[in-house]
Amino acid sequence: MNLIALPAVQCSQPALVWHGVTHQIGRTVILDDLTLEVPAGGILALVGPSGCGKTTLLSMAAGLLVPGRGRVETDAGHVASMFQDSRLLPWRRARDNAAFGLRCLGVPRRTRLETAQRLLESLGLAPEDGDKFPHQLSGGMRQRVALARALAIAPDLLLLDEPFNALDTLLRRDLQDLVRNAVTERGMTAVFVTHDLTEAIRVCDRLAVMSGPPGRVAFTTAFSLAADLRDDASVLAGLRSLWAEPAVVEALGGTLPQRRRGAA
Ligand SMILES: Nc1ncnc2c1ncn2[C@@H]1O[C@H](COP(=O)(O)OP(=O)(O)OP(=O)(O)O)[C@@H](O)[C@H]1O
Repeated sequence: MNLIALPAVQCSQPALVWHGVTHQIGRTVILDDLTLEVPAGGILALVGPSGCGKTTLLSMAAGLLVPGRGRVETDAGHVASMFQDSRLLPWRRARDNAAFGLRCLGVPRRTRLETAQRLLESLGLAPEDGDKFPHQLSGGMRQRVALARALAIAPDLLLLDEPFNALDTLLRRDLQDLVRNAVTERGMTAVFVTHDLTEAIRVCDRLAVMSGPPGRVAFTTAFSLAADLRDDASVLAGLRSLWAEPAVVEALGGTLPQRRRGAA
């Protein structure tokens, strides 16, 4: 089965662009003249070796960091982020944590708590979980609260930095589905940083593989399968297609036979 369509990512109206971004910390070049467009709607996976600058790119997209050279453009109004650790406020109940962004936006207390509770339940928490403090929740439950907090502000752009790394496989798949459904139903744009190509294929519509450090875009592609067809066999076929790409092997340090590498 041909899971992967191979032309480079091109989009007429990108929701987010890193344009010619070069960034240096001290004397170390982190990103090197990197240009990448994220199309409006859907999820772009950002995969690359440790230290190639994925989190740095997300920080720039969130407006927390200005590139040394180049520019970051986005038409997103609300931007929300989710990280590997839930970053919940330990002294606030799950419902209050999920409502935190709405509070910052000045939404009245009753409305924001009702919205937060609804979201928590839609993400698989029981009604009474809203009353619990973070230390009373499992890792997976805390990530559901973090996802609810991100979704509550109805973001145009959702930035996810390895959000499910600490979870076991089954829980991870459940949360992957929740993210995918939320992005699709709400018509938002998301960038999903992961080390896991399987996760990228399962969750995302497009993929950018980075090389480095210093970070550059080595390969981009779009996935052609509808989400509900991403069964294990299709994902495996997608993985095979990706590992047949010399640029992917080069960037991610794959284990393909030498002759295939030499064929690049
Ligand atoms: N505040 C900082 N001070 C010094 N160096 C930094 C700082 N932030 C990031 N770096 C360096 O910038 C480089 C890119 O970091 P970044 O976290 O963006 O990479 P990454 O691709 O997200 O890595 P990982 O996959 O391991 O999370 C790394 O070499 C890191 O050590």
